[in-house]
Amino acid sequence: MSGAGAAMRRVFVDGERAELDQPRAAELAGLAARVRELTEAVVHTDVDAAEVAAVSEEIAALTRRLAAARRAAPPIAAPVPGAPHIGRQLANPVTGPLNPIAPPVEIHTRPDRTVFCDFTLTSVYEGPPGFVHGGVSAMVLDQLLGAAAHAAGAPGMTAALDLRYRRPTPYGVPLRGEAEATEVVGRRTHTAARIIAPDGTVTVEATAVFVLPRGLTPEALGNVE
Ligand SMILES: CCCCCCCC/C=C\CCCCCCCC(=O)SCCNC(=O)CCNC(=O)[C@H](O)C(C)(C)COP(=O)(O)OP(=O)(O)OC[C@H]1O[C@@H](n2cnc3c(N)ncnc32)[C@H](O)[C@@H]1OP(=O)(O)O
Repeated sequence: MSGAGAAMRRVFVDGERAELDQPRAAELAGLAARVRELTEAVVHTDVDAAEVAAVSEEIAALTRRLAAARRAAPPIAAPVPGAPHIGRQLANPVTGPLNPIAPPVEIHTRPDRTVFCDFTLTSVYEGPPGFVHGGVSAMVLDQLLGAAAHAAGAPGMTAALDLRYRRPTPYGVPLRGEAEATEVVGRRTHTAARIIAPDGTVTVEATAVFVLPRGLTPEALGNVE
């Protein structure tokens, strides 16, 4: 089994990671939300030098307080019987409510096993002035495509990701992401996705191939049939 396959098995099957119950996850999600506000405030602040120095010191003190009890690795959510593991990565950089760098994006699965998300990216994800950074769009799409593979019962790691940036993606407005699996061949799942702006314009199209690491089964990653 590849290193990644073995690691996934240790986390999702053998219970190597700390597992948080819902109230604890909600507490930490609240903390992460405050840090997202802080990031926005840092990016946009125009307070004077003395205030920047004073706030920097206070933040350093807050960091030391949080680090007083530190886990070796990000925790995951406790398993919910019958539910897939995909939502258990609470610190995922796209969907993780505990991770301040995650927007976070909430991905939903439809009964037909396609997936979608409605999300708004703030100006902290700016690439070209006024628009979303292409790498951020790629990151969101990678996760959404992976969720589509997972929803189709054929999860895996990203082996290939192909992007076509058709139009600039605006930030600060509601965006829609959609994805679906198009073909499953052995351990390989082909997927397609897109980001759609409020006026219906498709701004980014993506296709990806996901490959299930050797030695893992979809069931080990918590797929439910
Ligand atoms: C973050 C993961 C979370 C997991 C959570 C688990 C629960 C939820 C589950 C799922 C949710 C997913 C949501 C996450 C979304 C984000 C995912 C990422 O960010 S993943 C990180 C970036 N990707 C890597 O780091 C891969 C690095 N690459 C590898 O480890 C290997 O190359 C790997 C596993 C992809 C393939 O290695 P081999 O040794 O198994 O490959 P061989 O046996 O040669 O090929 C198997 C089949 O795949 C095809 N294949 C391999 N590479 C391909 C490629 N680049 N393009 C097309 N086909 C490829 C081959 O042609 C072959 O197909 P034929 O069986 O012959 O039909």
